[in-house]
Amino acid sequence: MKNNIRALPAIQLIDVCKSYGFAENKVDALKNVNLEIKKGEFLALCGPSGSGKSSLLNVLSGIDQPDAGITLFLNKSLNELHENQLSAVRSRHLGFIFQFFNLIPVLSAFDNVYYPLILNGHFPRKTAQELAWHYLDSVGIRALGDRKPGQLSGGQQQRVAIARALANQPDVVVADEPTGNLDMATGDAILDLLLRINQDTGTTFIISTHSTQLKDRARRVIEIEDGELVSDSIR
Ligand SMILES: Nc1ncnc2c1ncn2[C@@H]1O[C@H](COP(=O)(O)OP(=O)(O)OP(=O)(O)O)[C@@H](O)[C@H]1O
Repeated sequence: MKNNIRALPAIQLIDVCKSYGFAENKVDALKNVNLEIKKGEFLALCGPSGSGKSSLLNVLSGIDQPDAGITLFLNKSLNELHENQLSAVRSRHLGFIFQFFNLIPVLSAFDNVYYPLILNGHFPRKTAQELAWHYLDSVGIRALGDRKPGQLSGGQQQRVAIARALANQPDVVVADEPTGNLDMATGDAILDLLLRINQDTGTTFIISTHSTQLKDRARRVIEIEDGELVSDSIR
């Protein structure tokens, strides 16, 4: 990875606030959050349950709009965009990995990676096929490409989900508790894989987690408590 690429901001949040509910039911999930994430970073977002991790991931990836403040993604403001424009930004630039994998059960592992590429419309069929096999290969699961998710272990399903997130060649991968549903050894193997991909490709990773392994190995760790960023350490 080129060092000068790392210096460029992938995402900037300026005084971002996000609340849910009204009056006595109002919850301030993000309180004046300021954050800059550079290209190529591998960032763990940690904090207790209900501290605002998912709210932060949703805002920085354009799934949700903040109530106040500015969200810049690759130096462009997301604030003024309509849902279809946000959706276009997400499908072109972002990959998502979830705790419960979110694979389509009736499709094979290969089709779970291949069909989103076709639906996004960014690649012709032949290229999409090649990309799907390439990324299944790179996560070590090419030989299981014909199996449906129900015929795969949790770790294997997460590898398919990682291949799906990467196949679109996103600038940023956002992962919400990617090892949260895996045993420790499998979680470690998935973490090895994410770190290797980050190292090899320079893809930016932003990962919310309760996992101490992930926290120990991420190069940047941000702690959030009660909607506020309370620490930010880079090794
Ligand atoms: N759609 C919603 N409606 C109302 N309140 C919400 C909504 N989403 C989140 N909240 C509240 O906002 C606060 C932050 O929630 P968030 O899901 O961002 O936390 P989290 O750190 O991701 O939690 P967890 O680790 O349990 O997933 C919590 O008090 C939560 O109850």
